[in-house]
Amino acid sequence: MDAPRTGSEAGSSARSASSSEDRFPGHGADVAPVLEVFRSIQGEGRYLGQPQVFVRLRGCPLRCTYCDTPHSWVLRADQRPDLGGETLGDELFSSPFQVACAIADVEADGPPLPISLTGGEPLVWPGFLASLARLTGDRPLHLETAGAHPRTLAALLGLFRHVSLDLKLPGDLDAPVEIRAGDVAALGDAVPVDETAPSSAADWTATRRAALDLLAGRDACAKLVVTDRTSEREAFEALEDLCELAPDLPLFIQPATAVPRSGAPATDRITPLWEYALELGLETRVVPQVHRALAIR
Ligand SMILES: Nc1nc2[nH]cc(C(=O)O)c2c(=O)[nH]1
Ligand code: SF4
Ligand SMILES: [Mg+2]
Repeated sequence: MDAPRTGSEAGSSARSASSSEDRFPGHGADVAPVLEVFRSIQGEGRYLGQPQVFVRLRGCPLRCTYCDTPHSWVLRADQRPDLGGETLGDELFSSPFQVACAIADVEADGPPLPISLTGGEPLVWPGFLASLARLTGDRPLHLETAGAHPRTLAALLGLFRHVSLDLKLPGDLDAPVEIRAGDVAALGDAVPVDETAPSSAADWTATRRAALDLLAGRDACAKLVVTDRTSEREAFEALEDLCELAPDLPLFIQPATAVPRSGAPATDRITPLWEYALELGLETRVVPQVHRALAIR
């Protein structure tokens, strides 16, 4: 279990929360389209195996070919959140207070658990994250992110005890589709992030490097999902960026779980990657999604 946050860390959370409010003012700025709140075992990355509460937000501008949650991508007015157990919200958007109550519900009478914020891409809803952090107090917040919004990540970084950053490779992504206020009737007053996702290989390199720069020296990890078609050249470039900018982050090479559009990699696609990571001196693990192996959420 994580140690409680220190006073100064808690203080920096409060500061980040208010600076986020300044950037995302107005009614509705802190609601988010929650897909589900559930309790499970962390199945990826540095906290693998730890019991956590997961808060999955809808909305993602990326289109990873290996995505295992494509139902999280787009918003529709008729969607409703699964807030744990029998509880369904009655609107697409939930408030931070509703989600804090759902977290307590799924924990039942057990101890408070670290909260993993995932998606979709949770950074699409910065106002919600800042407000939820105020309601969860000293509870460790973990962020699962694609790292496509480094300016937003920088603004909110103080909220998170741990950040799990995907090293996205342009060859595994289709063109992004932004979520914009006004584009989707269902958005109402909700305010999505005002930072666009990278759309070219060069943009991705710069964006990935910016995110790694922010996470160096922090409680964070880097995940590299590998499919049957992942480009070795792109993967090597990402590993070189990690080595140069945040060499202290543990690297999790994650053989992709097969989905309709993309297959699991053969061993000979994985081996050169961990060999190169070791050559670069990175702390390296190869771990598939453990929650998939256990057939749990
Ligand atoms: N058990 C479990 N662990 C996870 N770690 C990261 C997840 C994600 O979807 O981001 C995830 C998830 O969906 N389930
Ligand atoms: S960033 Fe995550 S949710 Fe978005 S498309 Fe990629 S894998 Fe799916
Ligand atoms: Mg998942």
